[in-house]
Amino acid sequence: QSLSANFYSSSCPNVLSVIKTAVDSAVTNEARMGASLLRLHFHDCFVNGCDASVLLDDASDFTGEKTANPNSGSLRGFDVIDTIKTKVEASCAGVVSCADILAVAARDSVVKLGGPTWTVLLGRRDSTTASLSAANNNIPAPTLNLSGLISSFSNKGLTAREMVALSGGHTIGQARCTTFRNRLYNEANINASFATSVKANCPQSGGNNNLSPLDTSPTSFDNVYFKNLQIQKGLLHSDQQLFNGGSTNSIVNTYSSNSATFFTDFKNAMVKMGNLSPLTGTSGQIRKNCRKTN
Ligand code: HEM
Repeated sequence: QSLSANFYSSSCPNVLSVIKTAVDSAVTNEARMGASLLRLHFHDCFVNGCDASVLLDDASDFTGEKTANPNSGSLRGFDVIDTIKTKVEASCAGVVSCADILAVAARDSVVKLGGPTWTVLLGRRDSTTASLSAANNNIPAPTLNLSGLISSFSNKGLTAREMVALSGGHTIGQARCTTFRNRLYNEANINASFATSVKANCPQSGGNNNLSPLDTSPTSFDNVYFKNLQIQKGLLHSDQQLFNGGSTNSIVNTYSSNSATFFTDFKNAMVKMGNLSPLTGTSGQIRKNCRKTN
């Protein structure tokens, strides 16, 4: 089966408004939560498809993905998803998957922070397992060079242009010092005054969890991320790789000068990412609690 926009229109007609109300409230309370929810959906979809595997705690028969290198001490928003799931179960018990809740929450987060909207296709079901090793192997690391970033996304059927558009997700949110320290102290393709100011909160030793914004407007979903790349103000090594004289420079230039093109490409790529290997029909299950299998 394939996903469809109206999947819950008779079984849970209010699900979209329940999710939107909860996301709006969480993001109003803390803007960064919108970024965290978007990232959760990405880290779900890149690991054996969009099946809510990222939400599972460790269980007796598997180790969950929350302790994988890209996720540990880093992923946030699980409590917001729990709150939404509880509300959805109250009106439509056993109907709406955690994977669909994540996909809708990611879209609503982007909209709340000023980004584009799109129709989320629905009907994903939830996995009965998770894979720590797949999380470690499939989620791209910030140490990757451009060729590694392109391969990581092409392994998921996504083009280089879609990789650049989706990297525009870094127009919102924060990163920890440990993920960009090497760039600050050892790379040459970084704006000098930017490096100096970020170093103040990311010393050569210590401060691993100190945060810096991924672009200069981290609570607005806009194209400033790409403008920052053009002046060597990418925070992560992987960010600056997109504008370092290689094949994707022209795409960064396009998104920097035309935010409508970025928004269109971003939403189309989000739909495509959201279609990665969903469980449908009678595969998987509808979890009652997103943290554990039924
Ligand atoms: C292109 C390859 C990517 C790499 C190497 C990468 C890497 C990272 C890293 C290292 C962080 C900081 C994590 C931390 O310090 O705890 C981060 C944060 C983030 N990433 Fe990515 N990412 C990539 C693609 C994406 C995509 C495709 C999206 C969504 C469409 C995304 C959305 C985010 C968001 C929103 C944050 C901030 C989260 C928050 O503030 O809680 N990233 N990413």
